[in-house]
Formats: sequence, structure tokens, C-alpha cells
Amino acid sequence: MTTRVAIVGGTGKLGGVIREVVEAEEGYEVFAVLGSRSDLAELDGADLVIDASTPAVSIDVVRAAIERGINVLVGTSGGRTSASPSSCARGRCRSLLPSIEIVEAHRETKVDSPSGTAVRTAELIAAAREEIGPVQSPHVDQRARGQQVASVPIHSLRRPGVIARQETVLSGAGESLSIVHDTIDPTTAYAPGIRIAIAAALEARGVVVGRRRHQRMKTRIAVGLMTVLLLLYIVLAGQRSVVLLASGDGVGIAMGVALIVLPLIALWAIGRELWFGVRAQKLGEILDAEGALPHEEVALRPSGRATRDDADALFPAYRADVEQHPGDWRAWYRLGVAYDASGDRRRAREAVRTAIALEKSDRPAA
Ligand SMILES: NC(=O)C1=CN([C@@H]2O[C@H](COP(=O)(O)OP(=O)(O)OC[C@H]3O[C@@H](n4cnc5c(N)ncnc54)[C@H](OP(=O)(O)O)[C@@H]3O)[C@@H](O)[C@H]2O)C=CC1
Ligand SMILES: O=C(O)C1=N[C@H](C(=O)O)C[C@H](O)C1
Repeated sequence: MTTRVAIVGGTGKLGGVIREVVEAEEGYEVFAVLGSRSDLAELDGADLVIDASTPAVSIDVVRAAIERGINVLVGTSGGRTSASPSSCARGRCRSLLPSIEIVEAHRETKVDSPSGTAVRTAELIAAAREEIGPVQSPHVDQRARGQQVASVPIHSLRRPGVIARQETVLSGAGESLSIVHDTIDPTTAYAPGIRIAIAAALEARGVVVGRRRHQRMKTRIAVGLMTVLLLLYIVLAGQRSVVLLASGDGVGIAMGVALIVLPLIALWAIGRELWFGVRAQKLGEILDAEGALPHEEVALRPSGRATRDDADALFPAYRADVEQHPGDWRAWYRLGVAYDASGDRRRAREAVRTAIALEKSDRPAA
């Protein structure tokens, strides 16, 4: 079946790149290209809407797609949930370099400031610093100190001839680290991300910023449902067990004990799973915020999982990393991600369990 894609803003610069990607992608076709003079009724009949328009229009596009029951992928920045990629790698240096500022530059015709990428970077920095608090930026009450997003000052330059540039400056006592991202050729730079986003957008449910979250949500709902059912079972079995224990009959007492012990074991197992899920998610978020998750470009199956060949090709590097650094939880976690990408759930869990144990032992005793 072919996925019919409607591109709002398809006459613009990013829209042009998206059109090229969709046209070249097997199983997809450009169904409609909308510009400033188009009517959103042209979305009727599309399977997927991609928005690459302007912040003022974007929310109407999202609304129109939702009304029609069509999934929508938003590339437009300047809204409250822009999904631009972050180009800032953070990490252990964060506590050594307490001051962080972002300087971004775009063409003079860009309508939204600060850029969506800068906003997202600031939000991710803030999330990564949850435990150590906001960045230290003096005198931010003065307008010339930029716009603060999640405590990070952002300075926006609008200059002819610039495509997109972002510099994240981390400073500490007597030193500074700058991470600069330059877009040189938009088609080459954006096409891989657009491909990944299109594949994920069809399956997404609810609002997803970035990738993967809808998968976590499904898992959480399933585990939550199982726990509720089990609790219900324990209450019912508990009542029955009390009756059996009170019967005074040997067989009855044995059955009463079994009736209550077995669900308690199951409850313990679910608790263990929940703990695993919470810790795995937390470590994943730390690595994500550090830009240290596996980042190789891989071909995706419709499920969003990497193809077998590409996933297998990832292994040697991550396995070697674990062999070189057997005590490094980050290396183990990345190996777990590589196993998961290839569909080997058992090994993925083992590797992530090792990562969780190592991370715990790394933590200073309270
Ligand atoms: N997430 C990312 O990595 C990236 C995001 N972007 C973002 O994508 C967005 C578009 O950027 P860019 O392509 O450079 O901008 P352009 O100015 O080149 O394109 C804007 C598009 O929006 C259309 N448009 C304007 N008003 C309306 C309207 N009322 N209804 C429907 N369509 C409308 C324009 O149509 P017309 O041609 O008729 O004027 C045009 O197709 C921006 O928010 C930008 O920040 C861009 C690059 C990368
Ligand atoms: O050209 C633009 O406009 C861009 N906007 C994005 C943003 O606001 O984050 C970033 C992209 O690289 C170019």
C-alpha cells in the first residue's frame, strides 16, 4: 500500500527537501503540496501530513490533520513542541562547566526566534541538569543577555547568506568548550532525519517530540494494566485463601498458602520489571541528553526497528567498547540498544541490567 503524503509548506525550502525524500522513498507518494494560497481541505484523502510551513500556520495544520484523523509530522519550528534535532552533546563536563549559552544564526528571513533547535537544546540541557540545577548565567535580566529558555540564554543572529549555525558555549573557571553545528547543504543534512521521521510518524500515537516515546507509553500502559489485574486477583485470592486457612483442614491450609504465595511472587516479579523499566528509561535519558546514545544511521523497518543487516553491522563496535571498558555502564547500555535494534530482546535486557548495576555501584554512597 502506498502512503499518500500531503506536504504543507511544500513550496518552501524545507518543503522542497521533504518532497524529494518522499518522492524517492519506496511506499510513499506526494499526494498534495500546499503553500500559502492553498486550502487545508486539500489534506482530504492523505495518509500522512507533513508540516514545514510557518509557526503562525502550523497549529491550524495540526488541527486540520487531527480533525481528519491523519497523523501529522511537524518540522516547522517556533511552536511549543518543535521537534528539531539537538546538536549539543553534553555530559560529564556539565558540572565542571556551569555556564552555558547558545548562539544561533540563520538567514534574515527566518520568522521564528530563537530557532526551534536552540530551544530544544536548551530544554535538553535543563533536563540533563535536573539534579544539579539551572545553568549559571549572570545578569540575564538585561535584554542584551539574550532570551532565556529553561535558564539557558539564547542569542539569535539573523544574517543574509547563513543557512543554519548553532554554537553551544559551555564555560567554567578559566576554560570554555564550544560545540558548533553548521548546516552546509540542507538536502544532504536533513534528508536522513526526514526519512526516519516519516517512518516513525505513521505509527505514532499522541504527541511525540523526537522518537521512541510512544513505544515507552505502550509498554507503560501494558505493565500498568497487568499490575491492576494482578492486584485484583490478589484481593480475590486473598479472601479465598483466608477461608481455606480458617478451614482447619490440612489440604485446605496448603491450598490457602499456595493461593496467596504465588500471586505475591508474581507481584514481586512485576515490581522488579517496573524498577528495571524506570532505571532503563532514566539511563537512556541521561545518555540521550549527553548525545551518547548510538547514533548510526540505519535503515528502518515499518515498525521503526532497524533492519537486521544494519543492526548486525552495529554490533562489533559496541561489543568491542564493552570489552575495552567492562566497568562502563554507558558502554553496556549502548550494547543493549544495539541488541534491541536487532530484535534480540533477551541479550538487550541482560546488557541493560548490567548497565543498571554498574551505574548503581558508580554512585557515591548516600
Ligand atoms: N526541523 C528542522 O530541522 C528544520 C526546520 N525548519 C523549519 O521549517 C519551517 C519552514 O522553513 P523554510 O522551508 O526554510 O521556510 P520557507 O519560507 O522557505 O517556506 C515556508 C513555506 O510555508 C508556506 N506557507 C506560508 N504561509 C502559509 C499558509 N498560510 N498556509 C500554508 N502554507 C504556508 C509557504 O508557502 P508559499 O511558497 O506559498 O509562500 C512555504 O511553502 C520553519 O519553521 C523552519 O524553521 C527548516 C529547516 C530544518
Ligand atoms: O532554516 C530554518 O528556518 C531552520 N530552522 C530550524 C530551527 O528553527 O530549528 C533549524 C534548521 O537547521 C534550519
